[in-house]
Amino acid sequence: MDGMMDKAAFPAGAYCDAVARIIAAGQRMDRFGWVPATAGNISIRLPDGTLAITRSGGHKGLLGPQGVIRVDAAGAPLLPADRPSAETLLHCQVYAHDPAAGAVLHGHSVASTVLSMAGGNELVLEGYEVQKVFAGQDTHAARVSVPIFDNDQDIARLCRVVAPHLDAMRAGYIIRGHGVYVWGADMDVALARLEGLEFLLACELERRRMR
Ligand SMILES: CSCCC(=O)C(=O)COP(=O)(O)O
Ligand SMILES: [Zn+2]
Repeated sequence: MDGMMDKAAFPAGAYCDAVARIIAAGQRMDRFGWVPATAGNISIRLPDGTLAITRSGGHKGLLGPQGVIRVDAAGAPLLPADRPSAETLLHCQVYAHDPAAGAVLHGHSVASTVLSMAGGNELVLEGYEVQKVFAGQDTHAARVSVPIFDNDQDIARLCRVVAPHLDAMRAGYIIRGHGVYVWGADMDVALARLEGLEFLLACELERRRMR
């Protein structure tokens, strides 16, 4: 890690702390089965505005320090030979849109994959106590809409589709047949939101099975 840290740019230990948090987040997501095979990606915004983000193609539950690299705010790797997540631009988009965002998580759960393939352009969550984990939700009676966007291998194009909806999002979004994007002020908040959203998606899936 030493060679990757620009010690002049931020407080001592900030990069190492971000790497440790990303590794721990990957392990936690893996325990829930949300990052099968090489799925998912994880990032943290560093004090100088660059990002620590997972390298493309690794198992996110088995990350070591070398599995995390730095990119600039536009997604370009600081070390040109590094290959960041194929979905880096979606992370950059969240940070550019929300100055308060400090961590972004992307996972491929069964529930998000299956529910988003059932049709429709949103999932509406209503009546669940756990929805209070999302910003601005004070009651289970509120209605939380989670937008669903069609999957696209052209991530820049996908960013343009997502962009107009970011302001209204309370709980992140789902890419159809693919997975969820969630963020928060720091990794703990982002993980709590991801866990809350995945719990609610699992409930929705279970309710549809019961019908
Ligand atoms: C086998 S998962 C396909 C790629 C993907 O959707 C993903 O989340 C992981 O891509 P990355 O480049 O971040 O490893
Ligand atoms: Zn993905």
